[in-house]
Amino acid sequence: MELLKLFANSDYRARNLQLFHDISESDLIAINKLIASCCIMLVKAEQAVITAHTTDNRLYIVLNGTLEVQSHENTGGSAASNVQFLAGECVGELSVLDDEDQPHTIIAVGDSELLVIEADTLWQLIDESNGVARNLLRLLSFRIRTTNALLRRRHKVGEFYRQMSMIDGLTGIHNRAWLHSQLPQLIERSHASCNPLSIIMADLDHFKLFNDTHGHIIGDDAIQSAAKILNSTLRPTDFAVRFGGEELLVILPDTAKEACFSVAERLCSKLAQTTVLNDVHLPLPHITASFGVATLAAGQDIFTFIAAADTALYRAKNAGRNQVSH
Ligand SMILES: Nc1nc2c(ncn2[C@@H]2O[C@H](COP(=O)(O)OP(=O)(O)OP(=O)(O)O)[C@@H](O)[C@H]2O)c(=O)[nH]1
Repeated sequence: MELLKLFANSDYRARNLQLFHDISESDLIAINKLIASCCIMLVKAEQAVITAHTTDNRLYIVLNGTLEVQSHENTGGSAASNVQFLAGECVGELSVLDDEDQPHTIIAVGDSELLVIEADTLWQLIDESNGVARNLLRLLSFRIRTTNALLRRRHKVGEFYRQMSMIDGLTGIHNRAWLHSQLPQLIERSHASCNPLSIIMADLDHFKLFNDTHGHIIGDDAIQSAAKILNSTLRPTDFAVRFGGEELLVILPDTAKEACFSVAERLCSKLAQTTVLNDVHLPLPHITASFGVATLAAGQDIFTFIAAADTALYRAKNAGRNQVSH
């Protein structure tokens, strides 16, 4: 930064600066005296005014030009959300007030002129004028509100990506990551409450042959159809999950073995009746699936519980497919 002149020797007026807005004439006289010997510095475009995590107990008031929080520290992501400081606004007040490190790096967007107020002088200004103290408090509440809005936005974006990471891209139902985040809790709750918990593992039959005959794209359509049937047949309290390639899993809270078995039978016959269309909208041979059901037993965890459903599924496969087994 290059020293240009002292404030007293410039054409800038204190009353045009945010910190000295709405201040009585008598206070302004005292303020002008205190800031007369403050330096006006020139900062070149892209140059840092404040460096994050350093102690720099000075307040900078933008007289001319624009400052900006360095972009990789911005929280909104888009250029439009960059936090900027325009002529009349100030930066660095937090570190003067609490003596802590600067939270952000602040750079000049273009060549800018800054009034530099040392910490001692700022405290004298506060002592001298209630108006300066009031303006600083207003500025701090503005900063808090802005930060809160950025945090809320960041939280929303984070939550959106978290939800997206739990959804299977092909079918739109829950994926395995979701299963591993939720099923252990459902198991724990079931053990604690003694309410039953059941699962159904479904695997499309002869799906390699289906893919080989009709192609992978139609194969994907078939998986989507199967997921749609599951989703539309279940109660709102049940969950459909894509467990793996052509394997789907259904979670039925508060459901005992017999009820789970009849849900699986309903899914099995509904799937067998569903028509998948090819790329020229002609119906393809119906797809079927085999189903294995399991109800949580004492002492079971997620792995032994899923293994029980898997074992039942292989029983259904071995018994001829397109059927339910436990
Ligand atoms: N189109 C498509 N195919 C998939 C997907 N995921 C897995 N598959 C296919 O599903 C087939 C599963 O084949 P296998 O595990 O041999 O079992 P299967 O032919 O269904 O035979 P059974 O399960 O014994 O009835 C494989 O050919 C995989 O490539 C997918 O996302 N899309």
